Amino acid sequence: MAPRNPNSEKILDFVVNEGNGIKGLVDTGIETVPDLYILPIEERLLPNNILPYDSIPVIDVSNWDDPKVKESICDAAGKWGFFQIINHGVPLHVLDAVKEAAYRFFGLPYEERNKYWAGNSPTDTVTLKTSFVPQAEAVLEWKDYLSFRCSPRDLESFPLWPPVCRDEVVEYMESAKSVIRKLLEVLLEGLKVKQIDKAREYTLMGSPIVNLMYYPHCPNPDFTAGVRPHSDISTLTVLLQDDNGGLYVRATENDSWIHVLPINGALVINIGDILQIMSNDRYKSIEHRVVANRSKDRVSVPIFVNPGPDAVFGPLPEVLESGEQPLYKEVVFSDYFKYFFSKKHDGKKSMDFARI
Ligand SMILES: COc1cc(/C=C/C(=O)SCCNC(=O)CCNC(=O)[C@H](O)C(C)(C)COP(=O)(O)OP(=O)(O)OC[C@H]2O[C@@H](n3cnc4c(N)ncnc43)[C@H](O)[C@@H]2OP(=O)(O)O)ccc1O
Ligand SMILES: O=C(O)CCC(=O)C(=O)O
Ligand SMILES: [Fe+2]
Repeated sequence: MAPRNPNSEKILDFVVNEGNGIKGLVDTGIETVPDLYILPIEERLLPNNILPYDSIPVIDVSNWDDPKVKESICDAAGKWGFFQIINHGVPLHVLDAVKEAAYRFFGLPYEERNKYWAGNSPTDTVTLKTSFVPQAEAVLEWKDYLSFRCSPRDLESFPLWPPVCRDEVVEYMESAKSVIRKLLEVLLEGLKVKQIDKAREYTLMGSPIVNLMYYPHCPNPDFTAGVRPHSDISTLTVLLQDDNGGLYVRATENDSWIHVLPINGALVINIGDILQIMSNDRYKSIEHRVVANRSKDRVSVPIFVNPGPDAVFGPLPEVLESGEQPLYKEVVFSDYFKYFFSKKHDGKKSMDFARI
């Protein structure tokens, strides 16, 4: 990484080492984007590269057992890697409450937020961070996030979680569980897997993570990345976004992007690398990116449905049974996770870790 200029070093210190986050920097009243956040032109999302009339599928899942619904889900997972679901059964008040909880947490004074900053938190199941991997990024991402590990064991440290948002995070996670299970059942049935037993359940959803993402308003969002292009390393991700928009999904045409239109009450579902690997490329983890808003603070709440840390995954035997060659080797999830977090967000490069 090239050396940063002295002003960037000062800002890095304020944002990362002193734990103010990008929220703290925006609160100082900055009117221009500091160099530390300015993307080189080739990394920016240019208006010409946005396809204005395309959208990802929206699937009504009020009847999960309808074969047409199942087919739409599997088709969308294979073609788009991204879709929105409506009538999924997670109550609107639960969705609204967790978004409000995110605003509440990030509205706390510095001293209160800082109790949970990476390195200060009373438990490693909850951490407040900024950007992605600041140690490895020449240009930082315009976001802070409070991350909750949410396996049943992690929930034992619930009393140490921030009181202003912990009930809402747990309620959202608990309500989303049946949607996650249904989605995985449908997607695995599409791969000829008849039943999800305990071992498979651990591999598919053993260590979920819920993030409260906060993208403060940005003086010039076109110069910056809220999140750089990346695919998720999850099996799948359930994402609640607010009504600001700003999430873009890579289209099949070269370097074009589709905006994910916010739909009140909908959940955005995306396939992660792990399910692409398990399906031997039948399902696709598609790159996506986030652009912050010029005038409003944006929040989103992804649930990264991840394998248990020691789960070993690779192409499923059911997928390979007709003699198809595996495209990926078997990998331990914690190794994949560490690899992902050892570098900046970089498209789909993490998948090289598992590719044969
Ligand atoms: C997008 O698709 C996803 C995402 C996810 C998961 C999302 C999450 O948010 S999970 C929670 C955050 N992630 C992690 O914690 C990843 C695990 N972390 C690591 O493995 C390591 O931190 C590391 C990234 C590999 C770096 O390790 P190392 O070089 O040893 O440095 P550390 O000791 O961790 O940190 C040094 C120092 O810096 C502080 N720090 C690190 N990162 C940040 C940050 N982003 N913001 C602020 N501060 C940071 C750290 O606390 C240390 O401070 P000290 O004061 O203790 O020295 C799931 C699935 C998906 O698909
Ligand atoms: O905030 C969003 O809409 C998406 C965030 C995201 O892609 C991620 O954290 O992996
Ligand atoms: Fe993502």
